[in-house]
Amino acid sequence: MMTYAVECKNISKHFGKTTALSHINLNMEKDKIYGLLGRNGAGKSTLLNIVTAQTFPDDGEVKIFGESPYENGRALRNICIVKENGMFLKDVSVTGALDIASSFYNNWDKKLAERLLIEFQLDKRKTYRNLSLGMKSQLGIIVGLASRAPITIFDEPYIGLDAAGRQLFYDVLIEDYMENPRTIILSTHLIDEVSNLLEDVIILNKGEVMLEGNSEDIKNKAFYIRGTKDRVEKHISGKKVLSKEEFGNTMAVAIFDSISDNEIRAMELDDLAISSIPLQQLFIFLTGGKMIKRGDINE
Ligand SMILES: Nc1ncnc2c1ncn2[C@@H]1O[C@H](COP(=O)(O)OP(=O)(O)OP(=O)(O)O)[C@@H](O)[C@H]1O
Repeated sequence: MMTYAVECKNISKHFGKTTALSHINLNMEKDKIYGLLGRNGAGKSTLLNIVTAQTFPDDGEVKIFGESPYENGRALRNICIVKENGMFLKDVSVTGALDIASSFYNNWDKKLAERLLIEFQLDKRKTYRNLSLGMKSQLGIIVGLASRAPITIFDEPYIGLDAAGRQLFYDVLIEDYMENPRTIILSTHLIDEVSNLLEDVIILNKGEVMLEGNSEDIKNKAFYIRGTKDRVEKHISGKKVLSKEEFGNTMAVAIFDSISDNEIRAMELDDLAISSIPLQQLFIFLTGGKMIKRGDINE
C-alpha cells in the first residue's frame, strides 16, 4: 500500500459556530508540488495548522508518512512550515534564526541558505524585530528552502516581498526541487504567478474540498468558447457551463468539462473560437460566490 506524505481522513474543525473545515479527505504524494488554493477564510491555514500538529481537529485523523504528527518529534522534523509571521522570537538575529533551523532539520543545506542571504541581500546581523515585512518573508523563504524538509509548506510566505523577490523564490524553489524532490505545499492567492509550478491543485471553498487533481488535467478541461449564439449553444449542450455572456448575436461561454478532439474539430468547423482559461480565472469562476459543490465538478 502506498504511504502518502500527508493523509487527511475526514477532518473537521469548528471555531464556535464557524465551521472552518468540514469532512476533509486528501492524500498528498511524496515528491510533488501542491497548490492549496481558496478564498479568504476558506480554511487553508486551519488545515495546514492541523497537518503540522499546531491545532487539533475536532474530528478525523492526520498522518505524515503514515504516522500521527501529534507529540511525535520524529514526524515533525519531516515538516517545515513557513508562515507570514511569528516564525521566530523577536530578539533572535538572522544568523541565530538560521542556526536554530539548521539544528532542527536533518537535511539543512547551509550553502543554499548562504547563497539566498546574498541574493536577497539580507543583513545577517539584524534582529527579527528590526526586519521589515519583506525581510521577514525573505528569512522565512530561506528557512523553508534550506530546510529541505520532506514536507515543506509555504503558507502565503511572501507578504511584503516585491515582484523580483517572489521571482527569485519561484526560481530557486523549482531549481532546488528538481535536484532534491520533496513534497511542497504552496498556499497562495497569487495563482497566476505559481500556476506553472504546481503539479496538483487543491481548491478549498468554505471549509470543503471543492476540486482537486493534476493541474494540467484541470487546465485541459477549462475553455472559453466564443461564436454565434446558436452554434455555441449547440456545442455546449450537456457541458458544465461556468459563465455565459451574450453580445448581440455573439455568445462567449466558459466551460469546465472534458472535450474530445472530435468535439474541438466540430467546433472549429462551426467557426467557434476556443481558448484555455488560466488557472486563476478558473479559480475565480469556481469560487466566485456561486456555490458549486465538489460533486458537480468531479465526475
Ligand atoms: N483561532 C480561531 N478562532 C476563531 N475562528 C477562527 C480561528 N482560526 C480560523 N478561524 C475561522 O476559520 C475560518 C477559516 O480560517 P482560515 O484562517 O483557515 O482561512 P484561510 O483560508 O487561511 O484564509 P486566508 O486566505 O484569509 O488566510 C474562518 O472563518 C476564520 O475566521
